[in-house]
Amino acid sequence: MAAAGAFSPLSGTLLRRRIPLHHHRRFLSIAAAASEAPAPAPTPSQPPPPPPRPRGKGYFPKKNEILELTCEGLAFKGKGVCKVDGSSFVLLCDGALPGERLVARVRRLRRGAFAEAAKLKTLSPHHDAVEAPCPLAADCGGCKSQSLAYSAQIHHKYVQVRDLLVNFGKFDPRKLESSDSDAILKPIVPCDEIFRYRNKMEFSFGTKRWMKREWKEEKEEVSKGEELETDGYSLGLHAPGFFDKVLHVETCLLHSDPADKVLAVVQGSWTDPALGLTPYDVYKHTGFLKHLMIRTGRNVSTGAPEVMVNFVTSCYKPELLVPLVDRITKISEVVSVVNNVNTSVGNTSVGEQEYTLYGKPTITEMLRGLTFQISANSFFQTNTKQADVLYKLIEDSAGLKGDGSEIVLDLFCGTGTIGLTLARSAKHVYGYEVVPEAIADAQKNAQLNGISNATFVQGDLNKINVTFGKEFPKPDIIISDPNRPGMHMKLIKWLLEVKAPRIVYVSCNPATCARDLDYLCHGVEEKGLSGCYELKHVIPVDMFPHTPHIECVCLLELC
Ligand SMILES: C[S@@+](CC[C@H](N)C(=O)[O-])C[C@H]1O[C@@H](n2cnc3c(N)ncnc32)[C@H](O)[C@@H]1O
Repeated sequence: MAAAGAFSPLSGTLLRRRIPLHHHRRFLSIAAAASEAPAPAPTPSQPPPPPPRPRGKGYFPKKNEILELTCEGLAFKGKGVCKVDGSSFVLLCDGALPGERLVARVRRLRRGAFAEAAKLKTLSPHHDAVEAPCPLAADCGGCKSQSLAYSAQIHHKYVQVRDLLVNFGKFDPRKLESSDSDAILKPIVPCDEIFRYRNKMEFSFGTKRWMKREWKEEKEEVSKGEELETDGYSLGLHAPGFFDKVLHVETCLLHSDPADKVLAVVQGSWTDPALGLTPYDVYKHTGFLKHLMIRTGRNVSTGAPEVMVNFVTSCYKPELLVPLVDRITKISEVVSVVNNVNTSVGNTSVGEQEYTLYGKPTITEMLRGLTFQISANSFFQTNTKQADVLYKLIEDSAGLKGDGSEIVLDLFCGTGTIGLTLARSAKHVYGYEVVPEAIADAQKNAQLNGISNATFVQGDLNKINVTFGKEFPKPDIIISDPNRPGMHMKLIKWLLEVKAPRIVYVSCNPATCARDLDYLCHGVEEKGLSGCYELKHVIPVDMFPHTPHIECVCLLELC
């Protein structure tokens, strides 16, 4: 049926795989809603538009067709939602920004429901377009919207959340956006620092340098959108969608200044033939250097930045790393150099063995007044400063009485950061998480901060059974912070049965967030489940400027 291939421009393809077929009907309505959005008015500087080719309602593009498009919005993964004049057919285009007129080639047709297109050139930019400070912004995949003014970036993120809550979550738009202070959807919380906000970057070593044909030829004409590899080793970021193509990166505006110094020193040294260092070849499985991970934390006594450098290599030959270690440890902020040895053919940076080559094996960071120890492979929120803002919003939403009488359940607790910040005002916190190493870190973090009223349990929340909930008292407040696929139906069912007075749902995917809020508030007809929560507020938070990611803090109260 057509709905199976229906496209939600706002959610992208992730949900299509994860959501049962009956949900796709709802996506159709989102696509329809997006297609009704008026085309932005042309700016005075735009050239006169070419005469429109007649494209009726039933218009479908052909593969490889070159089209002129207008971008009307952003889909969840930052792809531009584009249309041909006179048609409501959606073409998703990487790198297209709202309001932009562009030329694109149709790359793939998705069951006639939508198409994917490759941007070839801009005809006229959006009036919110700015010059991207990073010359690689359009190509490295990390900062898809760097060339959109920050105010416009957060506006489009807000619009995405609103549209998903209305069209997919079935919430009344008047209640969401009422002018009163009780409007459910609150203004998006922007990031104060839109560059240098990441505390962790992972670069890869490559046997060749990847570049776009258009860079090589330096032609004005429309490029074919093809990529080229040129001779010369590379150290940088993977070209979007490619495990084997590395875009050489000399400097990155997202990580800290000291981290950038480390990158520069490594870039300036590692290809020196005298060092005998080779990048790992992902096809031949030869070579030594796989990844360079740089993490920045803070000395909890002085507040000064401290940097950990992690070399991921295919075997243990520490003598080969000595010259690099000598050079990077001249940077005063570097307090830890470790070596993860990963002998597998896969692309992961987690080693089977980890060795400390210099300084200490962990660095520290502070969040909401607590200290956290971070090792090379432990999870920690990537934007520390904005995580502090996010956690404050979670604490405020949880609204603990502060008299130490309440039970908090922290679902998808990771290394326990949210639960530990709440433990100070709770009777007891119970955290659940699937990754055993994260549970071990959560326990360590509790100890480090002298918190004894927190219990962390390893378990898969997609596989809960009737025994779940028997090992802890009925929670007064549930925090649920799942990763992008959102909550499993088993967990939704359990939440609707246990009926905790308050749920704070923290989401990194507004599409699955809208779906799960709909289930909790309006029920799941197909499963015979009735909703029993009222949505009190949704606060979108921008944690990652220039990227498509959006975080939301949602408060639900039992009806
Ligand atoms: C978005 S992170 C939240 C981490 C933590 N709340 C924090 O703020 O740092 C989601 C967490 O859910 C965990 N997770 C993913 N699937 C899970 C599952 N099926 N059962 C339990 N935990 C899961 C992940 O390992 C990850 O730590």
